[in-house]
Amino acid sequence: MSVEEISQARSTVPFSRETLESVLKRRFFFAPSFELYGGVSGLYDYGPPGCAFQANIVDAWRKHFILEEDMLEVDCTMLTPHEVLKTSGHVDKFSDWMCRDLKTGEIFRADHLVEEVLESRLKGNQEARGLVKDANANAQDDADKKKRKKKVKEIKAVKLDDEVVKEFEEVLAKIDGYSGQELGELMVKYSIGNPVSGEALEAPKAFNLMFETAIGPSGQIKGYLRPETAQGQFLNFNKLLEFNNHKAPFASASIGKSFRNEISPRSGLLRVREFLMAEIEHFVDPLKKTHPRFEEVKDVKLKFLPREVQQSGSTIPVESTIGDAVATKMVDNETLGYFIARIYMFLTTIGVDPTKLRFRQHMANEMAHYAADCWDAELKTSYGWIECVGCADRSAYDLTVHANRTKEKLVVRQKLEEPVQVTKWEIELTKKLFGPKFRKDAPKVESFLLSLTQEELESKAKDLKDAGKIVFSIDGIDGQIELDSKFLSIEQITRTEHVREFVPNVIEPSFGIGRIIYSIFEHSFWSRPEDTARSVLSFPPSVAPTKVLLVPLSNHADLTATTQEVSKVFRKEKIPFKVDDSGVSIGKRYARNDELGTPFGVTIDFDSAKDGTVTLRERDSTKQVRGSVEDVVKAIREITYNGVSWEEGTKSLEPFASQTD
Ligand SMILES: Nc1ncnc2c1ncn2[C@@H]1O[C@H](COP(=O)(O)OP(=O)(O)OP(=O)(O)O)[C@@H](O)[C@H]1O
Repeated sequence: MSVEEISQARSTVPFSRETLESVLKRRFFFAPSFELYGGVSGLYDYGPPGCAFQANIVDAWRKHFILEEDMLEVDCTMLTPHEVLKTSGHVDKFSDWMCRDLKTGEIFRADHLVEEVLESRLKGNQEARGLVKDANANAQDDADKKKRKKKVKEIKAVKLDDEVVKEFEEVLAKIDGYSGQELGELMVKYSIGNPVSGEALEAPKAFNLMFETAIGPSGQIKGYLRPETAQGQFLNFNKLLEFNNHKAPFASASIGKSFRNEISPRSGLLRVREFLMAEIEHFVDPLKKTHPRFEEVKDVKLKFLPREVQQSGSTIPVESTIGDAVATKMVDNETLGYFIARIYMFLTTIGVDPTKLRFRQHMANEMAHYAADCWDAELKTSYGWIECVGCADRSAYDLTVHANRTKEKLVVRQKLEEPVQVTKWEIELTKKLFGPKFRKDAPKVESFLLSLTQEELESKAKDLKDAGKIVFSIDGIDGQIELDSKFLSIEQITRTEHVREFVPNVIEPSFGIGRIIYSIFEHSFWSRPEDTARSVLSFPPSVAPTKVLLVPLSNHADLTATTQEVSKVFRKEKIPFKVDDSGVSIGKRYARNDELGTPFGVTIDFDSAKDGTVTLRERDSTKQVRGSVEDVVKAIREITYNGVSWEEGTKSLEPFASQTD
């Protein structure tokens, strides 16, 4: 079913999150983990259709990115030692701002609280001005309202000055970029406290989102559950480069679980504490961020929310082709633009509604200091616009910090066509003096000095000149080390080089699979206008959990035998199918499977037993056609795996009028 058709059906039967949630729960797409014990927020288990759907999305991701771009996949451990995440900056900076109600002990995530309260005041203002009828009714469906009553005050219809409205809109547009102190100031300025009691809250404090653990029985190795898959890819850079015959650019990719101890997760699958991520690290020459396949995507039209638009408080996107967006420098470079377009193509083929997809640029203060540019693919859901994929140009930050920490070079070497003159700081050691002075530590000291960066060498050369010595310390060697010019010299030397050495920049598309899955649930869910109790999940056949429902008309022995034969064909063809031989009416059986998003129904009746023909039903239109089992299987295969339309795929089959729907 097309996006237009779903939205037309929704104009008769409006989308209800409560109905969707009840279908997802009843059909066991997913459920809270440890429910028998009362559950733990932010943890969910996937049931059979959820697992199959997730596996199909991951498979589509692998084909669309890893296979298509010849990426190098790695599967790294989730347990990560402290030192790695200290170096990457996660130990010091991977935190959100939380504030506590000292009376009740309740904890809120500061930016989300400010956002929720200001949004609800803006809705109240709209109601007071008669722009909406009942902001509470309009904003949320029943389930949400019930939850909201417990968590947040009802929206009050209060008029706001135009100036205040403008201010609120500007704050909301920049909400992801405020520091803890700024959030605290906003809470004071706008009297934002506990949304239910109105009590003032403690000032926002940084809360690190990583789950800490100890590795090994002695507990000596401090570690964390990884908050992203990226670090494993950076740490394997040299091995991957070698695997790629030392050629760059190249990309690595990884699919696996990540963990974040979210402060207050309460948006279902959208904010969880353990989630599946699929990440790409594309290593590119910092001086040449063009992409050889950019031409193929340059005409893809997208909706952008660039920094300047957000700065003005507006949320109206700019429509542009990715080609123009890169040409005008709205998007920093071709490689970043290439991935933005490929992300769009991926999301829309797996069931995301393109009208509910936009790319939002990070504000300067929201972006890490080292990042050159960053865009989030945001999907519109009943929870608002949600970041589902981040796409950042992380410059050379990650490889540089790990190289500096480990003193291991993480660089690409390229033979130059023309030799060049390069002036560099070089260090020379009088090695015969190192053994007697440092004994067993001599190799350690030597390798430390030989791996100093250009900046470090420059500064040490200055120390040697000004103070006559250099002073430093090395992990694992007690005390400070002092060396004078008897031990070493540091000088600037000009040489002719035939090889260029550079730290590649990293373009990182980072996908949260759970957020994408939930958004597709919302985008593909609708109820039949002729019978609103019948809901459908219109997943594209390629990712639908099960492709076919086999339905014998009755439990008569003749039909059972035919059903088994037809099952054998589907099994042989490796098309995922289920048999429903329960006694309920065919219409009911189809309705149950529409809720599971099964795109095709195959009915086996008494004629099937005689002449080997079956009926094929399409989930969204409920259209039916009839033909031999072989022809029906062929049509299913073409539509599901080769992207052929229903009309095209079934044109050799006979139309079939039926009473079943
Ligand atoms: N708690 C979470 N639950 C589910 N998915 C998540 C969660 N945190 C991040 N993700 C997913 O991982 C992707 C990359 O993570 P990233 O670090 O960019 O997210 P983030 O900016 O921290 O997200 P947010 O600001 O929403 O917390 C996100 O685009 C999202 O799809």
